[in-house]
Amino acid sequence: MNLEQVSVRSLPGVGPAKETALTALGIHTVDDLLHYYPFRYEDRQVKPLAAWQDGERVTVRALVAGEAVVRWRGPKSMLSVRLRVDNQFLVLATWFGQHYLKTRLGDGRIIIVTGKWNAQKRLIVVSETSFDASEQKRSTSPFLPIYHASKAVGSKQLHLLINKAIEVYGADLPERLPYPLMQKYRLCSHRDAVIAMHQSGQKEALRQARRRLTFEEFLLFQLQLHWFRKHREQPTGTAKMIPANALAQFEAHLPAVMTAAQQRACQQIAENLRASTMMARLVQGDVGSGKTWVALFACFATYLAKEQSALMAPTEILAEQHYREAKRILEPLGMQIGLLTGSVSAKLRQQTLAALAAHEMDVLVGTHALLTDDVAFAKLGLVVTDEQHRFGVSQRSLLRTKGESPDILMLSATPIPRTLALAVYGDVDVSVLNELPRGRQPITTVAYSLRQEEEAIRLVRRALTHGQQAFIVAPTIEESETMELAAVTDVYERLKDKLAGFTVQLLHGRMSAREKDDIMRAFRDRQSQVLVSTTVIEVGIDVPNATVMVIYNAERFGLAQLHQLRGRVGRGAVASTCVLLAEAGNDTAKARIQTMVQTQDGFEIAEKDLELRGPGEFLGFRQSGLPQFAVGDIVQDANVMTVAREEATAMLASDAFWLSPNYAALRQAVAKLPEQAFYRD
Ligand SMILES: Nc1ncnc2c1ncn2[C@@H]1O[C@H](COP(=O)(O)OP(=O)(O)OP(=O)(O)O)[C@@H](O)[C@H]1O
Repeated sequence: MNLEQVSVRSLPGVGPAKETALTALGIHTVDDLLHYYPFRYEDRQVKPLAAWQDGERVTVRALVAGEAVVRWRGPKSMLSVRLRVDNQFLVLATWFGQHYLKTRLGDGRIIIVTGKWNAQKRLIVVSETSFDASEQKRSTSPFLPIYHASKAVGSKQLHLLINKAIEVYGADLPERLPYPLMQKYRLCSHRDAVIAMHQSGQKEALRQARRRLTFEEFLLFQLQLHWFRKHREQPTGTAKMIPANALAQFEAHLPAVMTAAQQRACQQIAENLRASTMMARLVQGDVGSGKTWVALFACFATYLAKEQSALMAPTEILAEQHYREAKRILEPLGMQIGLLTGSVSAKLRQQTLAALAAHEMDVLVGTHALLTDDVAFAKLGLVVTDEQHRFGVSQRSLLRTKGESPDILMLSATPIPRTLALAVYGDVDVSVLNELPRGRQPITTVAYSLRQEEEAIRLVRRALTHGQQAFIVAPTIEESETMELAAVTDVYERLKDKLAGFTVQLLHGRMSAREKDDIMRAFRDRQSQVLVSTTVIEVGIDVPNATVMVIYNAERFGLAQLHQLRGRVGRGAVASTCVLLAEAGNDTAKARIQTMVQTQDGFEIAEKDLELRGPGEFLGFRQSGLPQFAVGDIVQDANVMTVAREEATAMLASDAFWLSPNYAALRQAVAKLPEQAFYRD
C-alpha cells in the first residue's frame, strides 16, 4: 500500500475538524504523519539535583517540606511550597493557576513533579504533578516524545494518533535503501527506525534510528545535488589563455608577500580559468586574511586573457574600498579600473560606460548599480561577488548574463565549516584563507562585566590620545526598547560626554544608505575618532588606524558575528584590544565569551558557535538558505554527510543505480524531490 495516498481520515477518530488541524501542521497523509518526528524527547528519568542544568526541564521525586501558600494577583493564582530533594536539599516549587492543588500538598507527602529549573532562584516552575509516587516505576518509557503541535492538536494527541497509525499501517512502511548499503553501514530498516523515533524508550534504539534516518536523508540530498548538476545544461565556459608566470607577475608588484593560503587560492583560480568548464569557486577567508588580493589576481589573470572583470560589493563604502585597492594594485600592472555606484556623477558614469563598451576598461567595481541595463561589457570573462549572500539570486544571475558564461568567483568572510559549505553551495569549489598576513599584531580580547564600562572607556581614551581610533558597538535600538539593553543611542550620548574633545559619531541601521556611507567615510578619513554603531559596520571595513573595539552586551551577539566585529581592529601595525562587555549569564553564555577570549581563529569559532547554539541559530543560517533536515544535524552529523556524499558520487557513476530494481525506490525518491528545494544558484 502506498501510504502517501492514504488520507489521515482513514485513521479512527480523525474527522473533518481533526483533519483540518493536521493539515495546518503540514500533515495530509498517513505517510506524513508517520514521518512527523518529535523535535525533542523529555527525559523523565529522575536525576540527582547536582545534574540539573539551569533552564532545563527536570522530573523530580520530592518530599513536601512545609505548608503550601497561595497568592493571588487579580484572577491569577500562584501556589508555592518547599520541596526536599535527594533527602537533603530544599528547593522552591511554584504552580500557576492551580491553587486547588494546595489541599493535596500536605507536609511530608511524596510527589513527582516535572518543571523548568531556575538554578539561580533554586526554583521549579511546575508543569506536571503526580501524587502517585510509584508512577515513575510503572512508566515504560523514560523518554517522552514531544511534537511541534498546535492548539487544535496537542503533542500528546499527536503521539496517540501516530501510535495508532503505526499499529494499522506500520507494516506498509517501505524500504528505500538497497540491502547491501544497509549492511555496509549496519543500518536498521526504515520501518524500525520510524517506529523507534516515536515509541522507543531506549537511548540506543533511538540513536540507531536517528543514524539510519540521517543517513537516508543526507544521501537523498547528495544524490539530488549531483543529479541536477549532471542533468542541468551546464553552460560550457571558455578556456582562458593565461601564461604560466601570471602569479609571479602579479606578486612582483605587490607591496608585501602573499601568504601561502593566498598563493594557493590564486593557483587554484588560475587553473579553473584555464579550463574549458566554467569556474564556480568560493574564497572563504577569515577576517583580515586578504581576500581582496586574491580577487584582484583573478581580475589580473582575466586581463591577461584579454577579457574584462566585474567586482560587485554589497555597499558603496565596500565598493569604494575595493576600487581603491584595485587601483593601487592593478594600475601599475597596466590595467584600467572603473567605479560605478549610485553616487557617481552622470557624466563620469557615461564615460565609464563608454570605456567599458570599448574595452578600454578592464575591471569595473561597483554596487548593484552594475546590474542596470545600460551597463554593457565588451567581453566579460569574470564575475566576482563579495558577500554574495547579500544579493538576491536574480541579481547574481543578472550580472552573469552580461557575459557569455563568465567564470564566477565568490568571496565570503563568514567562515563556514566545510560540511556546511558543501550543503549551502552544493558543488562549488572552496578555497580557504586561514592565515593572516605577516606582521599583523594580535588582538587582545578581554571580557568585562557591564559595570566595568569605565575601564573600557579608559582604554578608548588612551588610544585616542595616541591618535588612534575606536569602534564602539551596541545592540540595536529596536531590541533595547523591549529588552532593556544598552541602546546604541544611550551609549552614544554617554560617550560623547565622557570623551569630550574627540569627535564621536553615531551609526545605525535606521539611517539612509547615504547617511551611513558619509559617516563611514568620515571615520575612514579620520575626521571622526570614535564610531558608535550597531552591527551595520560588521563586514569588510578596513580602517587600520582603529585599534580599540568595545562591544556592549556581547552576550547578545553570535560568535561568528563577534568575530567579524572584532576583525575590524588589528589591521594595522599597532596592537589592538577588543573589550567584550557582557552580562554574566548561564554556562553556555560564559563558554561563548570564553571562546572569544581564547581564540582568534574564525573557523574554530564558527565550529564552536554551531556547537553551542545549534545550526538553527548560526549567524545568517536562515538567510543562507541552508536546507533543513528532518532528523540529521549538519554539524553533529557532519561525518555522515561526508559518507553520504561519497556514496552518492559512487552510486551515480555505477550502472546498478540506473538499472537495478534494488535502486528503484531510491531513484524514484530522488526524482520526486522538488528541484528548487535543493538546487541553489
Ligand atoms: N599578504 C599580505 N600581506 C600584507 N598585507 C596584506 C596581504 N594581503 C592583504 N593585505 C592587506 O590586508 C588588509 C585586509 O585585506 P582585505 O580587506 O582583503 O581583508 P579581507 O580578507 O577582506 O578581510 P575582512 O573580511 O575582514 O574585510 C588590506 O589592507 C590589504 O591591503
